[in-house]
Amino acid sequence: MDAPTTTSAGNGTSGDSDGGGWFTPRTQPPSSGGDQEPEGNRLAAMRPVRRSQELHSGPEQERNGSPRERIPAFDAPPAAAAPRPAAVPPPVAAPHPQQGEARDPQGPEDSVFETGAPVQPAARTPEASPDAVLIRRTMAEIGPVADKVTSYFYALLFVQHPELRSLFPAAMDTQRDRLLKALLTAAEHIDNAPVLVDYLQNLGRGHRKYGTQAEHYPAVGECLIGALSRYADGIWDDETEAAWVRAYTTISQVMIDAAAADELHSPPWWLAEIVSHELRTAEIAVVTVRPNQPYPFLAGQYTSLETPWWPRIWRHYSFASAPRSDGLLSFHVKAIPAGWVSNALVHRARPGDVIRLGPPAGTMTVDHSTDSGLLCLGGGTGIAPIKAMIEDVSERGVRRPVEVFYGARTDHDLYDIDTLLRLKQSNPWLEVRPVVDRDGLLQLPDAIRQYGPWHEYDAYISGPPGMIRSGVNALKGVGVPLRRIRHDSVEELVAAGD
Ligand SMILES: NC(=O)C1=CN([C@@H]2O[C@H](COP(=O)(O)OP(=O)(O)OC[C@H]3O[C@@H](n4cnc5c(N)ncnc54)[C@H](O)[C@@H]3O)[C@@H](O)[C@H]2O)C=CC1
Repeated sequence: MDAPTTTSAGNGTSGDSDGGGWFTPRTQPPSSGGDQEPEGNRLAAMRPVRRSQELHSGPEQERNGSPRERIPAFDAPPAAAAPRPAAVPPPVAAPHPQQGEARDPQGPEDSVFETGAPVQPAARTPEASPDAVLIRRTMAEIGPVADKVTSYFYALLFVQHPELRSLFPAAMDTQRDRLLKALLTAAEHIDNAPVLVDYLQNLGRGHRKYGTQAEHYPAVGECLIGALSRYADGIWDDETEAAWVRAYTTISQVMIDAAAADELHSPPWWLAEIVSHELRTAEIAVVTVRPNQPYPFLAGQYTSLETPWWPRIWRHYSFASAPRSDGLLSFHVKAIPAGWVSNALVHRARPGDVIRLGPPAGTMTVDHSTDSGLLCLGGGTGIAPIKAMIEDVSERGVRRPVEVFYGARTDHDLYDIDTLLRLKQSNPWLEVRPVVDRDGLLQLPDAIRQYGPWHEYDAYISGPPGMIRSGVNALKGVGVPLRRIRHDSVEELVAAGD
């Protein structure tokens, strides 16, 4: 994200922060009737409500893979909210984990902003709702100037609401904040309720660690509309604005509800002391930490992590072990050029240093409701969550075939092969096949074609974005259905880049 260099908001769209500003329609709205609600209501629609648990009809939201409660944001919008567009279906419990399921990375569903918002073509409604049509039209309009929209959005936010500046990293660029991208992508896929709700709940929970409060959402919404209306001015009208207000209201309400539900049983972050730091190669360290309070997670998930040296810069790392009885967590970190957090963790961190952890996330977890085989592709440090999943299967004591292809560019880069071979010795159902590039002649996904058949396996891919993309293609090519392929969001991995 570009640094917010624009400091002037005086473009004719600005206004008083207490009301008639960002939502003042450009043209006079119809005086009554139709779908247009009075401006006061539209403003009210942007005001999220901090809902308490009594509004939730189901059981407490469960993080660790149990069925999730339906957050009623789509069913029961706040009293003052604008009418829900008829075409937005109520949320249904997602049949499969969504975030990690495969989707065609080249598919037409990717946003112009490319975030980790999980979108599945199959789950899309065949006909877009009127609001979705208007929102996508806006996105198409701003696509070519996405960077300017981003800069302007943050400039507006920080000028109009300086009190929010401290929630963001000191240095802002495309790597540092993805809030706007996430919001825009969510809005663009507003019709895809089941997937969207899951994604937004995660986003809402994850934002607790930044100190985000329900009261902050209207400010963000105002600036969102301010930036969009400025750069999509060729198509912007009352209807478009109303569609965005409705979408944003829904989005922010789901996030606020999820954060409020999470608040009841989880801290916004965990402090964790580094208890061991082991350099495996010149660039790769295995870092083990002890959280200051219990940290529930599942093998295959990841967390966000902040070091004391780069405040408010959070990076994702997968857990490299299944949950342990001593509560310790470990991560495999590779220092990459210009990677602030990764370099700090590999070259600077020492036992005794204290880092912060966000909540666990991700759905690339073992499905224990079946005894299907597991086909695992781990590339480089992408082997970390695969190792965690092997331990998870081992601890269950169920014999199911687990076939691991561990890819690296050189023998030397197979930094965790000894651990995997030890696991293989004690678990006869486990097969480990190292795959070394040989100057690009044999890439990891190619190797799986030499074995199989795989169509009855659940497949897990973890590694560099390019490997995940070609892995999905290779798996599809050998007959593994998409619904059986899981991986973390490629866009998140690209965006993390550290
Ligand atoms: N949950 C996940 O998906 C996790 C992903 N990662 C990601 O894994 C990456 C690890 O980086 P390194 O260790 O430097 O890996 P690397 O660049 O050394 O590559 C590891 C393996 O992937 C293969 N590969 C790389 N690009 C490929 C492509 N375009 N097509 C086919 N195969 C390809 C390489 O041939 C090699 O076998 C990072 O990007 C990190 O963010 C790390 C941990 C967990």
